[in-house]
Amino acid sequence: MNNRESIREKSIVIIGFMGVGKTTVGELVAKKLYRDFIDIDRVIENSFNIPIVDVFKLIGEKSFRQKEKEIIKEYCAQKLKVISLGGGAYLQEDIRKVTLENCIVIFLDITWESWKERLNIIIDSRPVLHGKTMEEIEELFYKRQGIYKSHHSKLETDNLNTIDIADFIVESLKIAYEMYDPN
Ligand SMILES: Nc1ncnc2c1ncn2[C@@H]1O[C@H](COP(=O)(O)OP(=O)(O)OP(=O)(O)O)[C@@H](O)[C@H]1O
Ligand SMILES: O=C(O)C1=C[C@@H](O)[C@@H](O)[C@H](O)C1
Ligand SMILES: [Mg+2]
Repeated sequence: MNNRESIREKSIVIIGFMGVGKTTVGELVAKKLYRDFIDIDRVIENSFNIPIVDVFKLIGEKSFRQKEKEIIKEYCAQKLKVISLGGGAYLQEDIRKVTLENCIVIFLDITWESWKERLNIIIDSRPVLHGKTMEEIEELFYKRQGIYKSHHSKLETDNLNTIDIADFIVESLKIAYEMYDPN
């Protein structure tokens, strides 16, 4: 397969800090593009039949990260998917490498000021946030910003609803496809 053929078929990977909207937006983008939607956290939850919080309790974060890596590698080898990663997946170099080499990686960005307004709706289901002070969460937020710098495209999501974000992604992809594969 040559490059012209492959760009339209590349799977789309959505990255960003936990709670930024990767799952919600990814599902909408997949529907609009008539593609399968894969949420890596959901794949892991379904494999254990328990929520991520309990997966962390059962196998610990280290084994969770290993499983996360294996599943991402498996799906990134496939074409025409929309794949939402978990917020910590990009900590692993292997994951950054496999996604950037095989897929179109879109970074959903958000400012700390907007993100902290969302904390109360996500905290119960995000084990990484448990037991941390607001200052520690802020530190984690800024520390993680560095790892998301490896991407193909970035979208600032402050003040945008999930439908608008999904529309923007789909329109941007259409422009990219026309640019790199006009026929
Ligand atoms: N742009 C947005 N505006 C308002 N609320 C949003 C927006 N994006 C997501 N949300 C809400 O924030 C919460 C977290 O969204 P979601 O689960 O999609 O995040 P995520 O990036 O997949 O998180 P994780 O990294 O933990 O998987 C949901 O309740 C969702 O409805
Ligand atoms: O940011 C993180 O480290 C995580 C985010 C979630 O998507 C889950 O993958 C899990 O709660 C860990
Ligand atoms: Mg998610």
